[in-house]
Amino acid sequence: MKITVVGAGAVGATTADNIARKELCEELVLLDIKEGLAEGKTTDMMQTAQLLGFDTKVVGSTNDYAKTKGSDVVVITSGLPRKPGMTREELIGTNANIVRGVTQNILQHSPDAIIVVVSNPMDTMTYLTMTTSGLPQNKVIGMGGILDSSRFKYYLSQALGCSPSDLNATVIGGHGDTTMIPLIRYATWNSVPVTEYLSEEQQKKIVADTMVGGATLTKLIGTSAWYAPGAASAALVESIVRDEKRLFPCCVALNGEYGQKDICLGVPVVIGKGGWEKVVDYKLNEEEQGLFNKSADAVRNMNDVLKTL
Ligand SMILES: NC(=O)C1=CN([C@@H]2O[C@H](COP(=O)(O)OP(=O)(O)OC[C@H]3O[C@@H](n4cnc5c(N)ncnc54)[C@H](O)[C@@H]3O)[C@@H](O)[C@H]2O)C=CC1
Ligand SMILES: O=C([O-])CC(=O)C(=O)O
Repeated sequence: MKITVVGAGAVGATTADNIARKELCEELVLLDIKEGLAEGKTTDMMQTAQLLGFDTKVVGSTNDYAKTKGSDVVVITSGLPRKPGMTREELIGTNANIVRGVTQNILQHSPDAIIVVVSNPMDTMTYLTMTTSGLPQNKVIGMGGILDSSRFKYYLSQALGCSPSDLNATVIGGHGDTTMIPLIRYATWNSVPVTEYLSEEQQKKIVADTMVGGATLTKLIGTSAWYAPGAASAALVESIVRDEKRLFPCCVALNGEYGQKDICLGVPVVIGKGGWEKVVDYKLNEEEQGLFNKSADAVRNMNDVLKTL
């Protein structure tokens, strides 16, 4: 098994670090356009191998795609992160060109790879990759909902005073401050709906905090987050390479599911060795479906911007 992570910045390096520690592959390549960055970070990682007890060979590359040859899974994290006050959508002008170029380079050396898209605005970058790569749709997966759901569980655990591990909670829709949909009606604390224990006001706050979870961290840090994004990306890769069939909310091509088509948007999917293997229907109520349709409209508007770049 061989995995490549493109972009050796905060998210890419953290993703690679998690993949190495979990020993998800024999060889892991970290590639960046910035001279020496990936080589430096991978050497630093390899110097933790005996301390942490992993065996994965981690290799750095300055834009040399020959080193990525034969990758089974490729995670794209290259591109600008937002700064405080910005939306993810504002990154489209720069990141679309980066993601398009990276995808072409990757496919020259790994035509059968499964591609995980992380760069923002993630829903539109996934759509771009899906429409330009020529890959089967199941091999293009955007990562956003796993992270957003983890944040949702964090805020729920804070309000309930419980372990996030005892929670089940999912965020679907777009990976944007106004487009994500935390499904509080379906959230459970060891199978009991959390709505049994939380006031309406608490529920609204948890949903609102989850939606701006990324923006809140960006304001605090000065750039966007990386620990949870890296852990979420590695969890997605793990389900692919170990064929775990985890049910994760991911951004995938919809062909009528959830009432949408010609779009990539976050829905619950089974993740295994074939990529995303099937969409699971959560049977949204009218209000949730209305939010999903609004989210799709906003993402579709961003996808249309691609034609102007
Ligand atoms: N989908 C999600 O849930 C999340 C997405 N993100 C997004 O991930 C992206 C990366 O974020 P960070 O790692 O914090 O940024 P960063 O600035 O730390 O790293 C980005 C890296 O990409 C590299 N890069 C730029 N153009 C490249 C190219 N053509 N080829 C190879 N490498 C190239 C840069 O040299 C830099 O090292 C951003 O777009 C950010 O918004 C971040 C967190 C979560
Ligand atoms: O907030 C951002 O720009 C980065 C991101 O997507 C996240 O952390 O959810």
